[in-house]
Amino acid sequence: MKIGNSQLIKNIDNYCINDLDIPSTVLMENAALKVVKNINFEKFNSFTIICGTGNNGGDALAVARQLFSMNMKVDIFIIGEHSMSKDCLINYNILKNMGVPIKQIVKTQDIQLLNDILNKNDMIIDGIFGSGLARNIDGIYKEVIKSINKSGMYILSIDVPSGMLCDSFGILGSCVKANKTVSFEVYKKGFLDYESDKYTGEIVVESIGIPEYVVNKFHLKEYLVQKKEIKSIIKKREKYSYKGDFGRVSVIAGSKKYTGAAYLTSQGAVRSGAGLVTLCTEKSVVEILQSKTIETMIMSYENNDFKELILNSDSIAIGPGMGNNENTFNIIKDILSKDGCPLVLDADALNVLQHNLDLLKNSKRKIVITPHIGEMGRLTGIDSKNIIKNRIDIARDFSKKYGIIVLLKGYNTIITNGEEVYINSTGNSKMASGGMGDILTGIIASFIGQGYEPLKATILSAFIHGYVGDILSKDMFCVNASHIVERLPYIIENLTY
Ligand SMILES: NC(=O)C1=CN([C@@H]2O[C@H](COP(=O)(O)OP(=O)(O)OC[C@H]3O[C@@H](n4cnc5c(N)ncnc54)[C@H](OP(=O)(O)O)[C@@H]3O)[C@@H](O)[C@H]2O)[C@@H](O)CC1
Ligand SMILES: Nc1ncnc2c1ncn2[C@@H]1O[C@H](COP(=O)(O)OP(=O)(O)O)[C@@H](O)[C@H]1O
Ligand SMILES: [K+]
Repeated sequence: MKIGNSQLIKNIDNYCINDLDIPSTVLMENAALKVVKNINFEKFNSFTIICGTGNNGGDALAVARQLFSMNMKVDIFIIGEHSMSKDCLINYNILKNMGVPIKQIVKTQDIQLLNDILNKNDMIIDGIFGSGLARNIDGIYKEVIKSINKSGMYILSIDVPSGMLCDSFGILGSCVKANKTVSFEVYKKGFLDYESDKYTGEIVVESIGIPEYVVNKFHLKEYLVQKKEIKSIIKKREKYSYKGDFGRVSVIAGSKKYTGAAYLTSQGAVRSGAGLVTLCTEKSVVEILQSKTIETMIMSYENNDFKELILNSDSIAIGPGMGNNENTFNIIKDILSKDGCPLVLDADALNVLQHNLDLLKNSKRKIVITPHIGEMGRLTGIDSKNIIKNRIDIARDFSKKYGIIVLLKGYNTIITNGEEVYINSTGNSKMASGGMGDILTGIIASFIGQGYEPLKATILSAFIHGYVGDILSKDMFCVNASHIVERLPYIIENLTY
């Protein structure tokens, strides 16, 4: 699903109206009809409709007319004395001509009028501000929003909960706390934040009749990845396939202190369908790991066969639990400096490259890096707070600068190749536990090994990894890495239908 900000909305709007001659009231009517489509009339039959004076208010007035025409009970309020936008006024006049009463809330004393009604109707429809919110909310607007939120009634916000910014997450003084937000054309960038669902409730994005090529003309190639997109990427297995079709995946991971990281990375690859997985690790832990796994071949990277294995791999995952030391650096430097299959670099593979980023830039291989916020901070020298705030831009810039795919982990994991940005919609805080990222690294290498193009493999892996966590977390207080490993193949199978 496409993500966009208020500038994108303005550009699309202007193009439709000025270049295509689509009357703006047509778009407004489409918007209103899509809001009505999202109302469950088995539960809701009476509506308090609260309108601003811009086009968001215009949408709300058109919704009111549609509901009135369906013989629903509507109580309509306009907030403030600001002059109405052209299309808001058109819809206001139609309602007046139809004899539908509209009350105005201007002063504090008028609020009582609204409070008396709020609890009598089944639903509040919030059309005070949309993408045109420009400054801090105060005065009567703030008081009305307070009343709406205090009412405890079901609230549906049109386009954006009034008070929330579209461009990046922010509340301008006060904000409606909706149960559902019916937004138009694009998923607003402001919805991506950790805190935003407290205000948006469930988000539905509806098309309002703007041709796709018009959206594409202005869109910055930022997407939210959902199940629908994943189902179109993931392929069923052909009847005649054999293990050689699903890739030789090598995992270079682990050390005396971190055998678990090596185990989990390799299991991520095995359980997501890699044909043949070889785990290369420190000599001293080969035996321990051999006793733990069945499907994975295990060797030491000090072995003579190691170089040949690297040459014959279809993808390589490197880093988890290797230790931030010279030995790790030398292995990675050697692999980066030779041409060959794609690499997935995580954890210590990233830590040792901190001051040697040119190795990334100069490598001829396709590279995916999978830092969490802390690792990204070390790679870029930017503090964690700023990374969290500007995750999209920082990940995209880094990706572009070094010519690699970046997967920045955390809430709403970001995946970018420097041009396109994909935001993952799955995963949750119950997954915040040791070893979780190691599995993801193994899954990415596995899908690359199975022949998926690296960007697609990374998008697919992030979604699946979080999706398994989401399903498990319905019944579990916390989800551990071994639970994910166990459920992986079953849930991937479900996604292929
Ligand atoms: N192309 C599309 O996708 C389509 C979009 N559509 C809809 O249009 C919506 C955007 O409409 P919009 O641009 O008119 O802005 P909107 O949010 O109604 O607010 C502007 C008004 O609020 C005022 N105002 C601002 N801040 C304020 C404050 N703090 N306190 C007080 N007042 C404040 C501002 O005043 P001004 O700054 O002009 O003085 C102005 O009067 C969009 O969200 C969607 O619902 C559909 O119709 C179909 C096509
Ligand atoms: N709050 C959260 N929401 C969504 N996903 C999360 C959340 N917390 C952790 N995760 C996921 O769990 C994994 C943790 O990875 P990482 O930090 O590398 O852990 P480790 O180093 O222990 O393996 C990442 O894939 C991350 O996206
Ligand atoms: K709104």
